[in-house]
Amino acid sequence: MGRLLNQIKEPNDIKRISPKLYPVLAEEIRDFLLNNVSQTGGHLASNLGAVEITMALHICLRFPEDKVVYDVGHQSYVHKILTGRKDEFSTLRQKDGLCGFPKRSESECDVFGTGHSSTSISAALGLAVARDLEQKDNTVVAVIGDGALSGGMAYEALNNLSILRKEKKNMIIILNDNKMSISENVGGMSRYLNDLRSRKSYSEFKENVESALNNIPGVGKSVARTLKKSKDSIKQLFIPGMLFENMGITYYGLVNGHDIYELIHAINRAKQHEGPVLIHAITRKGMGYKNAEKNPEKFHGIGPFDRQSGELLAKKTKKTYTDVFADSLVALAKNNKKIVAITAAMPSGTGLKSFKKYYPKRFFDVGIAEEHAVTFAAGLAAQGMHPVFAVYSSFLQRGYDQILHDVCIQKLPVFFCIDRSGLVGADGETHQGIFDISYLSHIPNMVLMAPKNGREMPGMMKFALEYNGPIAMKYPRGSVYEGLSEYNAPVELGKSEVIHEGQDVVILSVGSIMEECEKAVQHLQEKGYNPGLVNVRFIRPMDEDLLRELAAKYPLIVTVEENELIGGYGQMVSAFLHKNKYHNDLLSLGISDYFVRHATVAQQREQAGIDADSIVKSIIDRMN
Ligand SMILES: Cc1ncc(C[n+]2csc(CCOP(=O)(O)OP(=O)(O)O)c2C)c(N)n1
Ligand SMILES: CC(=O)[C@@H](O)[C@H](O)COP(=O)(O)O
Ligand SMILES: [Mg+2]
Repeated sequence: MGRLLNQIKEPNDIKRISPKLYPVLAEEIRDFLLNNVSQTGGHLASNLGAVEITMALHICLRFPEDKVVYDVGHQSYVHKILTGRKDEFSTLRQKDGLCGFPKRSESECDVFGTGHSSTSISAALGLAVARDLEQKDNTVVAVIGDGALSGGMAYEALNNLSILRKEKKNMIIILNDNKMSISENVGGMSRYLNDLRSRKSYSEFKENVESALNNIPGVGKSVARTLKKSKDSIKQLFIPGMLFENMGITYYGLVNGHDIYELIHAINRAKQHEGPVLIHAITRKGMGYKNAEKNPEKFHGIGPFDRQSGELLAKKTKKTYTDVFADSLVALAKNNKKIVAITAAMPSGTGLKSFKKYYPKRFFDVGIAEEHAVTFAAGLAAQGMHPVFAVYSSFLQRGYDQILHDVCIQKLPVFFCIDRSGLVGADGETHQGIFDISYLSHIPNMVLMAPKNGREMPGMMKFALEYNGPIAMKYPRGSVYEGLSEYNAPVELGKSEVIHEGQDVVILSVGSIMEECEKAVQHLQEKGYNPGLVNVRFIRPMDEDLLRELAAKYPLIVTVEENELIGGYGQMVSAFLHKNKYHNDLLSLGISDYFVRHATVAQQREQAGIDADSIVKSIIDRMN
């Protein structure tokens, strides 16, 4: 570890470093990040790009008294390093280790937990208003990226910031603009920022205009005076847009986001301002590590890699569920021109990059805007298109009302392809896809499917794209389960698939947790039991005919799902049995009313009791 970084053991220790050594410290921090993240994996490129911004905040502010909210929070590693957590970095994103996102329970310097995008300005405004109501005088800052600024909540918060302007109360937004979301940033705001970036800083520009006018003999001085006095001021005439200023937010730009001294100057100036200020800092994603600078998308979130070459240590050998989805969609779209694909800023993660390559006119990246994406899809569907919205399960939580109000009430044929459904591992609590059954299965008109393996997906997708109404397919992060590929009955609305007949107990397996259920069946057979196994396939509508048969045959029914038990499939089966006056014993396995912390998926399954061994144990306990 670097000599200077070694001196930073507690919050505010950075203030003891001599200013002339700040660039050296920045270098040491980058080296530390690279050493650690190359071993643990994590969100590297965004953190490398935010080193100077975070250092400047820690130099200008006091922690924990002052408050910084990091948007998404994937770029908060340097904040963690500077607030006494650097010695825990080898545990980053691992079970019981340091979280990859800010966390109130981890440090009093993490004032607000994040993970999902575009929340920082709202949260910071709340912190600022609370400060003012209590007549405190701490500084409040939101650090938001250009990608996160494409999300709807950010605009709602910018709109609401006018309350601070009225009261002449301070709040600072640092816009960390690197022209990148995970992929290249898109949309009108991104274009606006590009436009600002291509101009000189406002103050420099204003001074130039004023002095140029003053130098025009005769009329120049009076024009300059008139312009200065005019209500809308000189900037209205000469600076296009002025979006932030017109909303009552003072704009400080452009600031070189890798010049620590320039940043310190801007933050100290912003602290004195009466009202909200936005500092527009220009940064480079992956700064200081050539591999990441060249390919920021690859190094946005990366597994362990070789620092020298930038190559991943674990080579991908199997197809992922995402790959199968992407290939199938490309194939299905060839003969169906109505298919259009939508992503909310996740073209790589959802696999839609390949769709974009083949059908660029039918591909839409709407930015980090899940709510909009759903209603945009509804509009397309209302005009006869067949939109496919590929989205991570936890991010689709944002679009709940739009699914209900805009899609399902009107029974519009939107196909939701819900990736990262179930346990996701190292991203932890904010990113688990364990609520989708609960938030979709009670909405009238919604159809919800889950494939047991990769082989089943293309048939399900074909079915979905021929279905005339809202329909969703959920599938997990990671490699496909290749087992049971000989079972591939045609997909029929509301029909489950019986894998094995049995006698003592039947396991109803929802989606890819089949991998564990199939193993559990084998273990139970080895122990002399005779379990049945069913691939649920359709969570909604349920296969009620089959449920009646099962209830008549098996004394014990077991449901297994990678979903919160409350509102999950098990509860749906329970309600069915109760309503129809069946008295079978029912054992429902899933996540039991807690937020799942970062760990490996295998560890998370074990904790939830839905790995093969735990399933076997629970069943035997129950039968005894
Ligand atoms: C609601 C939501 N949708 C999508 C994401 C996935 N996501 C995480 S970071 C990111 C890009 C953020 O870009 P930016 O704010 O510019 O930060 P940078 O990584 O460039 O520093 C996206 C799309 C998310 N975290 N939350
Ligand atoms: C910070 C964030 O929200 C994303 O970067 C997310 O971590 C990506 O997850 P995957 O690695 O599953 O694509
Ligand atoms: Mg960015």
